[in-house]
Amino acid sequence: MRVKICGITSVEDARLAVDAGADALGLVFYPPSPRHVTVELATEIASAVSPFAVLTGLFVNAHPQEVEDILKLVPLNLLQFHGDENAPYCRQFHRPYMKALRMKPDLDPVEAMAAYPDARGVLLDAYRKGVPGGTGDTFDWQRVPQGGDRHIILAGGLNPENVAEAIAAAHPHGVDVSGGVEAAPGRKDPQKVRAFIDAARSAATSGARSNALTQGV
Ligand SMILES: O=C(O)c1ccccc1NCC(=O)[C@H](O)[C@H](O)COP(=O)(O)O
Repeated sequence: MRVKICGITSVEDARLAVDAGADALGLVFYPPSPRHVTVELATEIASAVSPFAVLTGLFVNAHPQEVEDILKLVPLNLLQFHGDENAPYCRQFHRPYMKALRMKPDLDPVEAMAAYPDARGVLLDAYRKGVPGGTGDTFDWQRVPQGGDRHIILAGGLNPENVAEAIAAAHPHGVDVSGGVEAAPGRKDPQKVRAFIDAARSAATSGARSNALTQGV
């Protein structure tokens, strides 16, 4: 089970998340967010963390030049587009990308994911009108498509208490969390970060074990 801790705003929180076992960190380049980071801070965070941590830059309907400018200065491994960006927009940067899809009640996730065939992953997040992300809301995990070959990352209102249930219901490739591991907006709580990662990994291991028992392995 892969874990991404999103909304990192300090070197301290970045190190905490990686030391606790996070695979990826999210840096929010969206000024209205309380978790927004400047290029200077993002560069500092990038220099401080393990080269094996996937540094993800998150954008919401940004002007392409803004993304290009940030890419020149911050060594991002992955781009995450969290607005209404279409596939030609997402691929123009020639970098691996994830597309966030907000699970509006009438959205067909299979159809929506098909519009981004070259996305490395698709992040399914809760929908709240007018708020592009970091809502702290959950959605119905039964809506997560099963059995396909896409890397689905589950997000939206996850926390140390509900992540095991979410994984058991949705069987995602990975989970993403922001508000559920914070002490205050933009500041991570060390205990919650560790508890979240431990709970996600245990849930995945016990899910795999019970599958093996069911199949008589
Ligand atoms: O975190 C933000 O402030 C944010 C603002 C605008 C767009 C996206 C944002 N976060 C994106 C994430 O990847 C979050 O982890 C995801 O939306 C889940 O957030 P939460 O429900 O708080 O765990």
